[in-house]
Amino acid sequence: VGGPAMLASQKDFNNAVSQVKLLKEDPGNEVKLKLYALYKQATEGPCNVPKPGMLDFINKTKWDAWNALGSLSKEAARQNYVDLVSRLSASSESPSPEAPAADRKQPESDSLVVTSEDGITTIRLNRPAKKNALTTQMYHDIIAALQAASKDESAITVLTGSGDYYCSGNDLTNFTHLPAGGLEEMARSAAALLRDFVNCFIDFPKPLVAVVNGPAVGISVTILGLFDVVYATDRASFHTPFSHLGQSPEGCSSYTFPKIMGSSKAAEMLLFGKKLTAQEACAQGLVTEVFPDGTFQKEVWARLKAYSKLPPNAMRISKQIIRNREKEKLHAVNAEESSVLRERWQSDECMNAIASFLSRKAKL
Ligand SMILES: CCCCCC/C=C/C(=O)SCCNC(=O)CCNC(=O)[C@H](O)C(C)(C)COP(=O)(O)OP(=O)(O)OC[C@H]1O[C@@H](n2cnc3c(N)ncnc32)[C@H](O)[C@@H]1OP(=O)(O)O
Repeated sequence: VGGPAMLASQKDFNNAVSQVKLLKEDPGNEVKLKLYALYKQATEGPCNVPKPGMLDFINKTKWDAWNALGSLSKEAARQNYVDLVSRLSASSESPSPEAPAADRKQPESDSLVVTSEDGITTIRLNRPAKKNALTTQMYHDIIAALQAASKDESAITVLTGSGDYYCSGNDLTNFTHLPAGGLEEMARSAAALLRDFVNCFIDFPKPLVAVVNGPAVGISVTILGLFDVVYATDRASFHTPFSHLGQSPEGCSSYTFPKIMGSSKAAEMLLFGKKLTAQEACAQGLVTEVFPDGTFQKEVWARLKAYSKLPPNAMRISKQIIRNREKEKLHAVNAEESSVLRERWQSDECMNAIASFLSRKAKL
């Protein structure tokens, strides 16, 4: 429908170049590399310089990124650059419909940003350089944020991420800080924290919405079964690589996933670590709706703003009716999953997988 799409003008491009310098959050090396490559392609066209030597790591990485754009036209590169900068600005700016202004006490660490505006409390994972991996402090801060949100004035609560990832799951370095009691004590306290964390999602009384702004891994995927609505960009993917990590499912996914998508689809994800695209996750019922990445933030926040004007008590009561009869079961599942993981974390399979990631041999 309609004529050819309008590509970004030179002026839009120049504005985007200036805007990059004003970003409040470091978008991380991967995104910076992408910006570099698109900039070169937009200004000089396809890569036309000799490949740097093997030992010139930085220039070789930059060259590879530029060269990977192949014969992409200057105009298309300019458009992609403008789109990328606009996404980065949308997730780092405030106030805007995408990022409600802060008017409440912030958590201890700036890895989590909690804001409340227009009837929506937004809990934003904010470690883009580490793909929003969850540190122990962040689990505590999310618990506190959910407890506060359950009592605040807002009608809806949202969990989302900063930068190009939604969340890369548990920060694997959490397992390297061994307490005085050693591995056993570490596993005991991690299992207790996991249980408290997941309980907060099971008990959360208001509509809880995940705005999945990019790929999601591990526990950030499993707890989606405890959300009321999940909106995802078409750039998102959903990955639960527990067997690869010598671990087992959490977030009540051993119960919610088979219920949502059927036992064999759930097994493919939870046993074999099959990664789903956003469209596949939507077809399986894990995701409510998928949006094109270019309009994701605008569309989703406009919709949530409209929903937040609905009578809050009616929404709470409807959620209670939908969820209450499941709560006891979910608490039991959470307790069992946490206790199984306590053992798993002390296994050689798990230790070896984490050591491999930390020594850079393994990536998902
Ligand atoms: C209280 C405890 C409760 C525990 C509950 C149980 C939870 C289980 C899970 O969540 S299991 C899932 C764990 N997550 C992972 O295994 C993901 C590991 N990460 C990766 O495989 C990759 O980083 C990636 C695929 C997510 C992204 O790859 P890529 O795009 O190539 O980026 P980088 O790898 O360069 O990542 C950038 C930067 O971030 C660091 N990082 C990413 N994810 C994690 C992570 N989960 N833990 C720790 N660090 C992570 C990565 O090391 C890079 O850091 P650097 O720039 O090198 O310092």
